[in-house]
Amino acid sequence: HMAAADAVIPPDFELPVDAFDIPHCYEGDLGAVIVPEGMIKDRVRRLAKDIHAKIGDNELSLLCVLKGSYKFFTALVDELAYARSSCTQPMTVDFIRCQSYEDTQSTGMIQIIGLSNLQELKGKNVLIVEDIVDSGQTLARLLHTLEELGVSTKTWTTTLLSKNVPRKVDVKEDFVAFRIPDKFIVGYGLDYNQKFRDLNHICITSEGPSFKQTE
Ligand SMILES: Oc1ncnc2c1N=NC2
Ligand SMILES: [Mg+2]
Ligand SMILES: [Mg+2]
Repeated sequence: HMAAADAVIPPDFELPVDAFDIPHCYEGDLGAVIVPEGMIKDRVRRLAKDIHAKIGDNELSLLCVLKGSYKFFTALVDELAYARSSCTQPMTVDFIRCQSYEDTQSTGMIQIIGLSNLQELKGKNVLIVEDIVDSGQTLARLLHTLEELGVSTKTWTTTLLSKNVPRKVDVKEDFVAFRIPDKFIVGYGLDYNQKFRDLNHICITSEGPSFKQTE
């Protein structure tokens, strides 16, 4: 098993939108494609092997952090199933949403919506599947909350995208699919005001008047 390498998308790597199949409703909103769907699939296949090599055959519970990571999550579970095909322990999936409390800023605790009870995670290895690490706050708060709630099992994190920006809080990103520049991206699950999640390629938005950058 060769040593795993990072996939870093350089700041000047921008492919023309019109070189790909883009939903007509998004014409004009997108400035360039920076990670085409095929490249995502290829990278996720290797990432699954790296994850299995590290976590091994223990019973594994995967947490999909909705909504943004749904596409990455599905692709990763498909590839992990193959990587673990000789495995005797099952892999389970859960879908959660993270909602802030009004005092989240001070406590660092978030509401985890969707886990019927945390007992289901006890004693298992947990892999948190995120769409993007930007400030690091969401993931750090989720890890902190799980810890506070006594999910003391071995927990790993994987993210489709890790943005090259200073973190507000340091957080462990065990498995990163792509390291991207500090640009606002949409697609492959990631949204701008709930739009573009269905876009199959990761794109940067156009500078056009219809956009004010939210991040
Ligand atoms: O670039 C981004 N695009 C969509 N959503 C988010 C981003 N960064 N943090 C959240
Ligand atoms: Mg997220
Ligand atoms: Mg969003």
